[in-house]
Amino acid sequence: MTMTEGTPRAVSVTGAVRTYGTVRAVDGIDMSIARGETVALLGRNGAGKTTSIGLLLGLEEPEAGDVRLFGGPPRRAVGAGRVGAMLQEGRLIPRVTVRELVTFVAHSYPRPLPVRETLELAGLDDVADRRADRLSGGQTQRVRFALALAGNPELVVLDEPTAALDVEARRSFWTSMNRYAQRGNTVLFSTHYLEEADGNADRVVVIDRGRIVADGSGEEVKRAVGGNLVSFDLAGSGTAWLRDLPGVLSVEVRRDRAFLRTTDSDATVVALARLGALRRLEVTAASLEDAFLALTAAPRPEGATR
Ligand SMILES: Nc1ncnc2c1ncn2[C@@H]1O[C@H](COP(=O)(O)OP(=O)(O)OP(=O)(O)O)[C@@H](O)[C@H]1O
Repeated sequence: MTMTEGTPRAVSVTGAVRTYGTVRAVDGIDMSIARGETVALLGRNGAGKTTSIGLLLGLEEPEAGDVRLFGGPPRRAVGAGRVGAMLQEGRLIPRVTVRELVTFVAHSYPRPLPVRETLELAGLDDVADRRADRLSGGQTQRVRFALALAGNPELVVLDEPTAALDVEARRSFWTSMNRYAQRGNTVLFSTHYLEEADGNADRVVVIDRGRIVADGSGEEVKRAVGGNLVSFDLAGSGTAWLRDLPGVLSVEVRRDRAFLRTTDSDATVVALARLGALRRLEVTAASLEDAFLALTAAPRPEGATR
């Protein structure tokens, strides 16, 4: 038996489908996450992130396809305390302290983390004896994160953990998350913040309309849609010819300036030089934001239902 056969992946999803009426919320996704990996599931509102997470945790059954956590059905892994989740819904129990709440949840698991360690990991030492229902938004999210960690899971799944947090609260949340990941654990988090995906994950999976449209490192995702952006002033010349330049994937014109996304900026620039189109010419790396927009704004292929 090889090493890979002996240690199943933390997450393995193949061809998963979930529809709601006519909406194909998850439309045949494949996703594989190795142990110890931190993966961002990046998509706009309604892209299918929450539905994917529901399938992954066994909260919903896929209509087609297969979902495995550590080589078995999700419910088995969840029941064994190997998976912690932080979902979007769910209020904290009122009138108990943070420490009491974490202790209570920890006791429901077979092999919990020591409460002290959970509080420290989640950055809650300062507020451990405060009432859990009287905390700031950022502190509340950290409590919810602590509850996800309480059972000492190998995998945590976080559905938009930083939605509605300010910059400072987000930063401190990611510090806690990274601390947990660095212990060799596996993390899947969803977000629609590109910087968060790029800055906190080993791999970025971009989902759009229930399908995975890109999967790789931040760098790879950028490259997949054209690594560079070449821009220059049109100075009144038309724009029809721009699409035919070598390497060019897309053209955008703002005021009198052309922005060309290109897979080969050298070839694009040489061609522009030949045509004398060099006014205020600039070559910049496409941002992940550019890549994301290009990926999720692409028209559906012929015959697609949505
Ligand atoms: N229970 C449901 N009943 C009907 N439609 C649903 C249900 N849950 C999700 N949908 C639809 O499925 C699609 C995917 O929704 P989902 O919540 O998975 O997206 P999301 O990427 O998590 O979005 P958000 O960032 O807003 O949470 C959307 O069109 C949504 O309206």
